[in-house]
Amino acid sequence: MNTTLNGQPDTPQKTRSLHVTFSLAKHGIEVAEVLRNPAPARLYEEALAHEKGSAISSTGALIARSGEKTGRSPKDKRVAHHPEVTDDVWWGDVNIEMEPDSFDALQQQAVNYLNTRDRLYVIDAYAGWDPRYRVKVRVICERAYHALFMHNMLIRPNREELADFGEPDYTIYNAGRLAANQELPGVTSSTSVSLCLSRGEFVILGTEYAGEMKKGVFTIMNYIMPKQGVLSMHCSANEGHDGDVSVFFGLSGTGKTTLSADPRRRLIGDDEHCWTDEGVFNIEGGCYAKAIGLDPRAEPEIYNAIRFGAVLENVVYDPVTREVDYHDGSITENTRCSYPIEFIPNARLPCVGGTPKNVIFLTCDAFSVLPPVSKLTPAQAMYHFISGYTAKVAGTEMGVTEPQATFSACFGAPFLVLHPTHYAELLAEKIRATGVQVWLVNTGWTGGPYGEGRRMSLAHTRAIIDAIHDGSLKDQETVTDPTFGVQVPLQCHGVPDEVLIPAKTWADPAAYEEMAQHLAGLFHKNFQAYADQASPEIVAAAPRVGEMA
Ligand SMILES: Nc1ncnc2c1ncn2[C@@H]1O[C@H](COP(=O)(O)OP(=O)(O)OP(=O)(O)O)[C@@H](O)[C@H]1O
Ligand SMILES: O=C([O-])CC(=O)C(=O)O
Ligand SMILES: [Ca+2]
Ligand SMILES: [Mn+2]
Repeated sequence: MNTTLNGQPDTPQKTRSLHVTFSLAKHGIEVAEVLRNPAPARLYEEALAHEKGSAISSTGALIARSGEKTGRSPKDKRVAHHPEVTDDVWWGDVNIEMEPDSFDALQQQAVNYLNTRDRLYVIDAYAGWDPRYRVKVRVICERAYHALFMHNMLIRPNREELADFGEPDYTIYNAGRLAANQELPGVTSSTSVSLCLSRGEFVILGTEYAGEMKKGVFTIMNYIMPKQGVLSMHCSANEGHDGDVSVFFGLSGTGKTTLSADPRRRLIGDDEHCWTDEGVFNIEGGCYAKAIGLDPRAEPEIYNAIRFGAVLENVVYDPVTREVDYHDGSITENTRCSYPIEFIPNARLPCVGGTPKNVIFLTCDAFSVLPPVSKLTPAQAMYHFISGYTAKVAGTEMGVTEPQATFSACFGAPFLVLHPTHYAELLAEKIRATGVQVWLVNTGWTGGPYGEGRRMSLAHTRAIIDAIHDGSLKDQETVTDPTFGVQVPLQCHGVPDEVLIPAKTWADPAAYEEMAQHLAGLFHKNFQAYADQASPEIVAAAPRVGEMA
């Protein structure tokens, strides 16, 4: 076992001498008890004693409730507009500007509130497995559940690293139980997730959804990595026996976590990575899997990771047996589980890998139009990366209850800080330099749109991924999709031929045609915002509208 992964001292004695007294005076916080990097067992005890709705599941996971907010709140995210960041930030719907005075007031509100608590938790840990790019993150929070979540999601320092930690580069103030002061300019609801890039501070008010914290760290990486020529990516990554790396880009719910947990490959990470001159590294120390409908036969690695130390969020369980009903979405569709990456049996530790051999764009197409797998030219890859098409499925963002078409630049617009073209240019360079093959994989609907067809079988998608990895798909004969222009393999081991061609899965070919044109139109409309910055080759890689073959 890699010692850097095990930040917990071996004996209670050592725990006491290292962790009990810890000063947050530098943050303006003085409370009676500050527990720094407590052991998971201690955090269980704390959660059970102090947090309503906590329980231990039959498999040993800590069950927690996040309260009213059970998904991220992207509309309540703000970025402090300091002059030094003016030219860097992609201002608009994703990075909504906030006056620095408002940010300061929110931070003060959070600090004042944290000061009223009897006891706080601090997690000091790292983001980024490559030592050249590692950043120090401090989480200050009121809830033991949040502390255990970030213990799982960040990279755990060993004892020496913790002793030498010093001052953090970034600090998260989580006062999620307190409503944000809506009187402040720029605060438009009781929820506020705000970021000060210049000072490296992140303030959470009015939401206890834990995912905000991990995506806050990702947002920071999306700011600082491209400035160093490193591409930060909303993707999962894994590695084959001969060291071949695949990255799987995709918006929430498209299959990053599900498909990267693969018994034949070592898991590098499930959600956030960076691509450097040497290869890829995971930003995180853990995974955050969707738990809804989790089936031990279909996803055994994830199912078996739900044990002591894991945090199960917003699941429903039997009050007698403490068995979790993974099919019950009555609290939220976005039930989640976080666990340290080493809970996946074939995790790649440290979580780094070489230069990717395959890049896979995952999309969950609710229109049932995109082929289950296709090959993209470099120009098509750029077009699809900038477009970032998927259907948002219920759950991860508040207010989304049924699939809706969405375009999210770089398959992760909510987390971008710079204009999408910066990330796209970095990816284009990588594709040019490495000749990596880019694939588009539709994990969404087949046989008709949402409501008529059904979700692509996971077994078929896994067979497609296997065929990408064993090299067999690359050499298959292909046909050009008449609308999207992408190369569609005619055969794939483990997938019926007719499933590979979406038009053939529809009862009514004319209805398919119409839907394909509809989606192509949506692509065009969305791309207008980027057309003036894209090369003629990329513009020409757009789907065809009107003049059908
Ligand atoms: N064909 C399929 N391919 C992939 N996932 C599928 C498929 N069919 C159903 N699913 C389900 O879709 C969900 C995919 O979610 P997953 O956790 O992998 O999303 P993600 O891309 O990691 O999103 P996030 O960024 O929110 O973590 C899982 O619940 C999985 O069981
Ligand atoms: O952030 C979350 O809550 C989960 C996630 O990975 C995403 O939405 O991409
Ligand atoms: Ca995931
Ligand atoms: Mn994600």
